[in-house]
Amino acid sequence: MPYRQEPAYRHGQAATTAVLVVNLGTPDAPTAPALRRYLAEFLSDPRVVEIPRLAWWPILHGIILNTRPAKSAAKYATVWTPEGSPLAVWTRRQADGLQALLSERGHRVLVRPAMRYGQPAIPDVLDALRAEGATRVLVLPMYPQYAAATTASVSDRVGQWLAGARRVPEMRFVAEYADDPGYIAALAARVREHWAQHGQPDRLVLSFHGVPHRSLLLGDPYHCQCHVTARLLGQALGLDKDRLLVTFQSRFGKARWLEPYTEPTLRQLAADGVKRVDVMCPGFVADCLETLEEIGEEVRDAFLESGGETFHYIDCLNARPDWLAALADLTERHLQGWDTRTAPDADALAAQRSRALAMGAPD
Ligand SMILES: C=CC1=C(C)c2cc3[nH]c(cc4nc(cc5[nH]c(cc1n2)c(C)c5CCC(=O)O)C(CCC(=O)O)=C4C)c(C)c3C=C
Ligand SMILES: [Fe+2]
Ligand SMILES: [Fe+2]
Repeated sequence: MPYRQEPAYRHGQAATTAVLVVNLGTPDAPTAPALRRYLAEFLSDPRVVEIPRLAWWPILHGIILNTRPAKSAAKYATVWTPEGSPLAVWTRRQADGLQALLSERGHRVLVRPAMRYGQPAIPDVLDALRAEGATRVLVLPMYPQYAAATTASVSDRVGQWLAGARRVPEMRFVAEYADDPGYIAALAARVREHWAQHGQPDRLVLSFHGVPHRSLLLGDPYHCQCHVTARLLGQALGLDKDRLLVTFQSRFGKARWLEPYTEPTLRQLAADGVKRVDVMCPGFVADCLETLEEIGEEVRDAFLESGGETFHYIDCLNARPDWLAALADLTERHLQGWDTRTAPDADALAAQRSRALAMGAPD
């Protein structure tokens, strides 16, 4: 098997550290062909749909990829911005913001956004980082709660790239940060700001993306980590347990997913006479189709249709300064032991190089 060409090796080259900020990915355009390409890549990932390929292939290629792209494209069209898909826009801003903060704090690191599906693809970004001299990579998935469908899938893609590398960088991977104090504090500040402006609701609903229920039985910590985040956020807000609900959204297919499901829960709350709900999605750190359209439009309509009076969607953390600071703190903790502060000293490098040459090392 051919391994990739590496940049020319230079003696005395200082280690260069990169941080890869990875999110799920999103289509290139809100059109059926773009959705078809995106969904084909996404839903072919065995981490996302864990059923035997022989059974899944006819369903995916015979049904889903013929029906879903047009419907999903119409939904994406309702949230698309002049700069592109919200998920892509926020992920770029988060990476740029993290780069700026780490530089301010004196770190020489290259921070780059990447997507698990679509563009900028993980292998392309890693290739570009190698070309810029990166020899150490910290992978930072934008998923505070670990799920095999998301976090492990990022690890798989990075692993495939590593398997083709001639010079493998030193690697670190952030697997989870559901209870990170900075993350919880930023979520709590987000809610408090909303309440300072709009008053408090009867219920605060924390809606997380669902996964098949089976994954909980198979030892995936996702369900528990969503509840950890919710409990810590509830404590930070000083909220009574009966005013805080955890639900799971975006069910895909007919199998049982994590419960309670968001939309039926909101319909039930309205039927029970709850007048105002605020919904927040702490598992998504960037607004995207699933928050803006599914919660902000579909679930809102369901609550109001069922007799609810007031529905507020509370935005994701996106590029809030306190969230970027929390990300910078988290990154700094994971970079410990990698010297990112010392600028490579040109004289020291030259001296090291001539010593190596004098000892007979090849140039
Ligand atoms: C936050 C974590 C996420 C988990 C866990 C997750 C699991 C998961 N998702 C699907 C199927 C779809 N998800 C879709 C969109 C989507 N999912 C996440 C995040 C998680 N998914 C995000 C951030 C987004 C939005 C992307 C965007 O472009 O804005 C979609 C595509 C949209 C659509 O056609 O409805 C699908 C499909 C499965 C099957 C799954 C777990 C097994
Ligand atoms: Fe999803
Ligand atoms: Fe959805």
